[in-house]
Amino acid sequence: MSNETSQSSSQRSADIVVSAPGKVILFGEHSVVYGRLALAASLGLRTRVAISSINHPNTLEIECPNLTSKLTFNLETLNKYLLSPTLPTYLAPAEFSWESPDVVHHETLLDRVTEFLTDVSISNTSNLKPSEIVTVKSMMYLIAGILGSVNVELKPAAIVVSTDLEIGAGTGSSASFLVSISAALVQYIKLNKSSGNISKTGYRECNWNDSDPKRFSTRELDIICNWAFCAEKIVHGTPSGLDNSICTYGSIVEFRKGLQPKLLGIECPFKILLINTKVARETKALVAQVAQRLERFPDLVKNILNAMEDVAYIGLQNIMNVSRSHGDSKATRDHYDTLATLCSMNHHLLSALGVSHPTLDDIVNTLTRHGLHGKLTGAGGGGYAIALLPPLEEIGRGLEEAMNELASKGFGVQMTDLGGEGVRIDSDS
Ligand SMILES: Nc1ncnc2c1ncn2[C@@H]1O[C@H](COP(=O)(O)OP(=O)(O)OP(=O)(O)O)[C@@H](O)[C@H]1O
Ligand SMILES: C[C@@](O)(CCO)CC(=O)[O-]
Repeated sequence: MSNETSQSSSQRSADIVVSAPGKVILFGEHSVVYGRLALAASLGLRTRVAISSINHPNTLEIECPNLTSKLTFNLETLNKYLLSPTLPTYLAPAEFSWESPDVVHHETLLDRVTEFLTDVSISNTSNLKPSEIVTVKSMMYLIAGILGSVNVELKPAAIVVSTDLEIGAGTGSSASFLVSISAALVQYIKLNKSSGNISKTGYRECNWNDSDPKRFSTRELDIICNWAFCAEKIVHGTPSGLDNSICTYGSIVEFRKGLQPKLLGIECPFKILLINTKVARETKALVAQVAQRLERFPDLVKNILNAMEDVAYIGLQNIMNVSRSHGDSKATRDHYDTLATLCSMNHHLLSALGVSHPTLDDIVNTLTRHGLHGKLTGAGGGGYAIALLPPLEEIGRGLEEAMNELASKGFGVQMTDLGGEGVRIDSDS
């Protein structure tokens, strides 16, 4: 499988390096899946994907932080089973180009990838844990989907993923990973074919004029975001599209399922505490659990979802008002108080949906005892909680005491800023 003569990833200089941020959801996790408003922000913690050409003929190597060992695939076989066959699409291939991933027949492409991994590359993947299989499947899905209809040959390469994020803890590790993989593949196409029609014969013409090798255009960001959304279905089941949007575009985003995400273009004046319960959980299972609760108590759960919409809406107004108050400290403090109260309310509504956890409730109660407010973030069930911190000049002893108490209980505690750059090209080739 892996070869002894090849360089290790740390020795090699990469041809392509891209990175995408993680995210925190301020208001609206779960309710966003049912069309309610959500507000999320990017984090300074990022996932990086490097693609390097390697001397080992006919080989694709994959390294990811959650894979116990490097995986090696035969490129000829990958070409035969995943890249050469016509992509399954709802429209005729002549009407499809890689710019419209929503036209791809998701389940059929996923079946093709699963078959490739289980029947063809069995020696590679037979011992993988379920979460590792999800990683490899979603990555192969993106390779097949993005490279399948374009006239760019995948040459022997190593794809190496690294991340600052805790995987599977509510800070968007999966979206950050999938956005980075999509972006690395888009950059691969750009560097190998910078202008003209990039579609293979038989697909809709797709012209690319003088693409900038140093940055992603809006058109490219949309392609990255849409492909990452398709692959998120493999990880999340029924994603709302919030996570892949925030990890692509960065900043603070107002989001409603089915609509274009709205970048608020403001800086959040408040820092947050990220508090890690260190309890493992899986977004897909938690989303399915909420769906069951909705089915069992439809009217009751709809009322909770509507209350969450109100929380997110008032939260949005207050965040916007802080940025309009131009440093007026009294106004900023008032908006902070409202946002902090909304955080607690959102946590208790999420708890009523059944997605909290004793450790998350313990964190929220500890924060409250020290005059702070917090909530779970992401899918819940463990993972991270956040606390919105008061304006810096008003942070008192309560914060230090809360941080000490949370740390003494074994939770991970970290202060961070919100907002910031979305997916970007980090290499200068
Ligand atoms: N850096 C990474 N490398 C490889 N696979 C990853 C990486 N990050 C996430 N994954 C895949 O995503 C899965 C975790 O997704 P999940 O949605 O449960 O967590 P999350 O994205 O951190 O949480 P949330 O969706 O609540 O923000 C992992 O089990 C793994 O399969
Ligand atoms: C729980 C959820 O709302 C957020 C997960 O980060 C799921 C989603 O929006 O797809």
